[in-house]
Amino acid sequence: MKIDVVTVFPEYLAPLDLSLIGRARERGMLDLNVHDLRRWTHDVHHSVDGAPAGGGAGMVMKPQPWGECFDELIPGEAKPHLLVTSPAGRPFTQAMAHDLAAEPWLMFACGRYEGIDQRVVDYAAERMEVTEVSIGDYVLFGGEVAVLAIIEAVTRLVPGVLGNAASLDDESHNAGVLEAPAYTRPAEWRGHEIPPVLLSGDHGKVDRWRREQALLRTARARPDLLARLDPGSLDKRDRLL
Ligand SMILES: N#Cc1c(-c2ccc3cc[nH]c3c2)n[nH]c1N
Repeated sequence: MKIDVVTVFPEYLAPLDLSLIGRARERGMLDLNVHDLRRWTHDVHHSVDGAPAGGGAGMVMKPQPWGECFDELIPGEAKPHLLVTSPAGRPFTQAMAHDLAAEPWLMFACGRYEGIDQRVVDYAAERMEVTEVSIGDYVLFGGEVAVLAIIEAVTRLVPGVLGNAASLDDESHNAGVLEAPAYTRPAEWRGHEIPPVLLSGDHGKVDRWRREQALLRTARARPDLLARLDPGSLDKRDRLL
């Protein structure tokens, strides 16, 4: 998978050099590059913003650097799926992460200030798939933190990036429910014990207990997810919970 990130704060993306994503880059599983948008400015101040048309507070990222950036990074027929992070974007979900993990080339545009001139999005949409995406209903200073979250959620689904693929099996939001609580030794810690069933060695009981706990946890924390569950995915015992 090829990923390009365009930002005025490349140092914000330094965590992409670390841990499993860093290892996947070193092993050639991810062709991930971070680009400083100021590379495509030509004034002495390397300015990337301008006053909002129509007035108002703050500044808007001007279109020229983005256009020249696209010209250089997308020179040929092959086009990336451009993801523009924005509070006004489509909610990012695990399902979207799976879809994006199957794509050959993603490009992320990190906005700052009051956002990117809308004509950048409209111009890009004439040439490639563009999705405006949000990681939640709150407002950040810019798009970089959202891009880090999305890249982590997507790349961990790319075959080979997450060492033990089994870790993907029962995680939250995969089967529409949250994952069961996790424990490790010691068996007792500060008066709190590991639930005995987890030490029973009875894998059938452990699986049933984890399923029950996942449903109870989902009912408590995310009843909206339960409402969306396909009734066919619930067995008789589940319905009794
Ligand atoms: N994604 C996302 C975002 C943002 C965001 C994204 C880009 C910019 C550019 C200026 N301010 C921004 C906030 N805030 N909250 C989210 N869920």
